[in-house]
Amino acid sequence: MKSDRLLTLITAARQFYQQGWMVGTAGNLSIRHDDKSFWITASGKSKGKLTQQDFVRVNLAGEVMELSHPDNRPSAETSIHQVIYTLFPEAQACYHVHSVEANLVSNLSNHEAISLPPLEMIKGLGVWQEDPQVKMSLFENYLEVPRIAQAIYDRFTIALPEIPALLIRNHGVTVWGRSPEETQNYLEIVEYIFRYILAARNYSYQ
Ligand SMILES: CSCCC(=O)C(=O)COP(=O)(O)O
Ligand SMILES: [Zn+2]
Repeated sequence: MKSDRLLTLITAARQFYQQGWMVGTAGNLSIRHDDKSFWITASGKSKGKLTQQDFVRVNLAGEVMELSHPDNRPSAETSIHQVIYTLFPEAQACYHVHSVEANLVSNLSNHEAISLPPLEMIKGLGVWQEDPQVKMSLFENYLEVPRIAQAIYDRFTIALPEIPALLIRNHGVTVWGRSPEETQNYLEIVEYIFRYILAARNYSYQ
């Protein structure tokens, strides 16, 4: 049901706001409506106090299908969500947030990926390996968001990502999952890993 879906996003956004991951208007959340459309946060809304009026339903081409308020515009980053739902038909939700830690970690690599530490938590991202050697895809940030979306599409069309998450340099992380609950778990795990990476740099093993 529409209101259940929107309530899921409102509740998640409030939690992420309280974590400091969606400060002010930062970030955007979406949930699939049907195979051909999804609800996404309207652009420029304060993510700590979203209401059911603060959403737009768009199709996979980014065309507006439904507005929960006539003044709404889709998130400026809708094109990234379009790419995720197009490439991953199993995805039911896609969450993008801006944490301080994600931005610091995004500067630890000059390459197109960040190597993740071989933590037990990696299993929570669906990788069941001993001593996992996993990389998170890293993309450059561009003023024109469709350019970021195109880079994601081009790279993931050639090789699928190892985990359902990607990082945009100096911007934030985007995760997706087969349900809103799974997507939220993935987000909490990647943010934990970012905090671990930063903490480990200041910790000397004796
Ligand atoms: C202060 S946030 C700058 C834009 C951005 O990166 C973001 O995630 C929020 O944009 P939206 O249009 O979805 O509000
Ligand atoms: Zn953003």
